[in-house]
Amino acid sequence: MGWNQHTDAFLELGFRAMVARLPGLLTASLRLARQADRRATRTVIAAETGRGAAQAVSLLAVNSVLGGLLAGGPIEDRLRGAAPALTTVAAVALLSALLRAASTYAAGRLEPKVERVATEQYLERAASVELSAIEDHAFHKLLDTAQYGAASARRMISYATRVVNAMISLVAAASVLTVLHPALLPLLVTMTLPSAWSALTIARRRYESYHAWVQHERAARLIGSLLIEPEAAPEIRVHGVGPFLLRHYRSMSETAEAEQARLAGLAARTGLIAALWTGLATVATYATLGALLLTGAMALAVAGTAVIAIRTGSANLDTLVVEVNALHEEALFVGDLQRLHTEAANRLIPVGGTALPANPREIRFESVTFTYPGEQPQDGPAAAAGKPRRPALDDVTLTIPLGKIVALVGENGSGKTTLVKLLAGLYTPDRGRIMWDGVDAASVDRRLLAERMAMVAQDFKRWPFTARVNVAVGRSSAPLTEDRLASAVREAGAGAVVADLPRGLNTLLARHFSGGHALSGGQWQRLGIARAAYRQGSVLIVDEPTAALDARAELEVFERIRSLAGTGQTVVLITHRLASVRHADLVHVLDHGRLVESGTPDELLASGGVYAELYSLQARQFTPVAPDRLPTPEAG
Ligand SMILES: Nc1ncnc2c1ncn2[C@@H]1O[C@H](COP(=O)(O)OP(=O)(O)OP(=O)(O)O)[C@@H](O)[C@H]1O
Repeated sequence: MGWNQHTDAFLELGFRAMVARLPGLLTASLRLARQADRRATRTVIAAETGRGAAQAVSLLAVNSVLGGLLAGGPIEDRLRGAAPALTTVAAVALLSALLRAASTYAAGRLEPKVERVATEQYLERAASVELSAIEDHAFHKLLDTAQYGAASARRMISYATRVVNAMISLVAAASVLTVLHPALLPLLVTMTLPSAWSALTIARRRYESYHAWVQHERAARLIGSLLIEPEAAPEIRVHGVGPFLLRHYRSMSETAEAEQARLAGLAARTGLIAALWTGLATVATYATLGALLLTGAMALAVAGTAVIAIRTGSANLDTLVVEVNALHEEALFVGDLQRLHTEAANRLIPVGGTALPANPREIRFESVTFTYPGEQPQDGPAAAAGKPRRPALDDVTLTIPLGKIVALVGENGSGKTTLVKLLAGLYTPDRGRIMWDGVDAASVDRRLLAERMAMVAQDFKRWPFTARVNVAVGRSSAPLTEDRLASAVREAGAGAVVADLPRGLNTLLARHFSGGHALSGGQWQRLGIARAAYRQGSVLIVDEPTAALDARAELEVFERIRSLAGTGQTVVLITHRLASVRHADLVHVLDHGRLVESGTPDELLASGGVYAELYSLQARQFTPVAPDRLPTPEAG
């Protein structure tokens, strides 16, 4: 379908690199935890450290119990001698249980907060980058992968606590073993290394595969959602698109299943090799212990403690490996979140800048050129000819006098929408300047620029909220006032639309929710215009405001737009309905990204250029005479 390719190069993630990254990622999750809840973080760390230390004390006490029991003398004396150590074991077990309860409680409080903080950071970054970043597929892929980072950050907390606990317990067991006999420690490590290697290798493969296949997954999810979304439902039924989409869904799922099977096969092989290695190391460990006993190099009581320490130590090591592995897997996704933060920081909408003139006379585009970012064409004649991407606006110089109605006219794809997006500061020119009198818009504080704008875009957002919110969201930073709301609805001619709603302005405009109501395209358009009117920006951009309106409503909307200009508001109007343009003060005609004509509607009609040609083409549709008998525009 065009986007089901997954040709990303596999990430370079060596075993050593993974281990080297771990401390940094651990620190990052600790930082996040502290941001979320400092006190709970401290409790978890203290409790887990305490539990590890308790285990060391417990092992030493067990050693002392065994020593007492296996010493010479009557059994009552030996039992009496071991009693204090036994009491210590019991006390430490109780303390350990209390610490575990404290840690569980604090971690339970901490985890949802960590997820919330990470999610907020993610969403905040997504909302504060330039539009071009959101439209960039590479950045979008990062947004896609990083969305799992917040849940991973939450899970990292419990893995990290278990890692800390296992590490401290392991150090305790290893120290006891080293004291008992220096040869026992390396054997313990050899026993556990294979499972560490296997777990980390499997995790690395899963992560690499995830990254290589994320685009594929996105596409499969998109197909799934298309099949259930109400907007696509009529076409799916009338054009019979369902089986076509299902076929693609199945083929994409089957390709993904093959990848899962490949991973499972590799995991089974790696696990088998690791098990073999562990078995050999275990035999070697117990054989060494036996040899030490036989040669008399180790007493029986010490050997008993050694067996307990080896079992505890290897259990700790196994836990450590499993938890480090899980932590590492989650950390990789948290790493994506961090990469998003770094990348987003480079693409943030700049903050600060100069102010705009208070009452400028005109906005002037000076030799503005803009090309949409993106890949060069990869196939087709354009690529064969080595053609670079065509600018959407090419060396455009024009003036928008403020307080007037300025219309932008031109065929599809001629650059009209792009021009108004540059005007609104959504993109910045690659070359040239946009001057507000003597001030270059590129140096202006972007928030101040946005303050002056009100926009009804071609595909303006139909928010799934109430009608009231749909209008007032035009200026959500200001407190909502009924007066302002009522006058915006009136100005946009949306009064009848609101009056027809079952609960007036409080009607929920989300059909898929209970109590939700559906509006027609034209009714939505009036609400969109009401939103822009509510904003009260000094420059009103309207992109195809009447596309979904009937003839009467169209006339009415243009009347209202004209009256807005009468109040001093500048109107920049994009429309294909040239009859509606005749009231504009100035018309700019674009063609393939270039400005080809400018003037008043009458001047342009008289000049017989592109505007006049488009105008007569439209006029002919309403003339009852045969097209070949129609007068040319030059002839009047
Ligand atoms: N977000 C985008 N990313 C890449 N290219 C784009 C994007 N938006 C528009 N273009 C390209 O820029 C060119 C100009 O598009 P623009 O939307 O400005 O034209 P328009 O005159 O408003 O067209 P229409 O009358 O159909 O609305 C087109 O070739 C289009 O394919």
